[in-house]
Amino acid sequence: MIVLEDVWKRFPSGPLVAQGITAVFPAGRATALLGRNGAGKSSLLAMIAGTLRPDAGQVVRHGRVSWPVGFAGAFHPDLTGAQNTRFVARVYGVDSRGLLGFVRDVSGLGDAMRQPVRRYSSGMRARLGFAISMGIPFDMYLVDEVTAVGDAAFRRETSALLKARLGQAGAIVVSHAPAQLRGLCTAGAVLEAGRLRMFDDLEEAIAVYQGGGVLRASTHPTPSARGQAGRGASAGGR
Ligand SMILES: Nc1ncnc2c1ncn2[C@@H]1O[C@H](COP(=O)(O)OP(=O)(O)OP(=O)(O)O)[C@@H](O)[C@H]1O
Repeated sequence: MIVLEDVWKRFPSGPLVAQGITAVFPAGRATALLGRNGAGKSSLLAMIAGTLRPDAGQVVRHGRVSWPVGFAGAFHPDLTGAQNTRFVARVYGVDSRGLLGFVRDVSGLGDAMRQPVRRYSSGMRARLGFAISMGIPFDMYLVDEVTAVGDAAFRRETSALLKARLGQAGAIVVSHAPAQLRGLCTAGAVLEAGRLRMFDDLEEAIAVYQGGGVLRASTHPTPSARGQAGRGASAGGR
């Protein structure tokens, strides 16, 4: 379970991405996190993961929470894919040989596992990050547009694996693709103008997200979206 308590965040000379967000993401439930480009979804995931500090308020994590899956910035560039995998295994206290075998199978990186990560393309790094995160039993997976990575075959495999994992754990999944969210999540949350509205029913969240005009490419909230954001109180756990 993840509890957000009056979380505030504004980037210097940037937008207000969290305006006193109070919410509960329950254990064992997969919640879709929806919002227009630049609403602050990735920033919220980073605060939940603990890699970005809120300006005020706090994030309480119960159980083991993943890093944002698909984010592979934390690997040591001079270590190989295999060495990075063993390192993560030690940090999380899982069997390194078992994790390495899993990552070899799932990542499709082959011989590149023996190359330093600095030589990887961003797609290869994301494959490594995805495979490692799926190989560690987290209680809550944070997923950020993971299927934007790799070719069609890899996307199919990652979707299947993710679905299997989410059957046993909770998750917060960021995606702009309602079809993908319907396949993975049951609940939803809509982030708009720094406020988060929680919905037990994913379809309700998708309807609000689409109805608020937030699917548009514009980075400015429409008057109707602004009105909704103003009315929508940041929700507590329901
Ligand atoms: N480190 C940073 N410093 C300054 N501004 C930042 C930083 N990180 C993000 N931002 C800004 O904060 C806003 C929210 O960014 P974020 O990536 O969290 O949005 P998002 O909802 O995930 O967007 P998208 O759907 O496009 O991925 C954007 O305007 C972005 O430019």
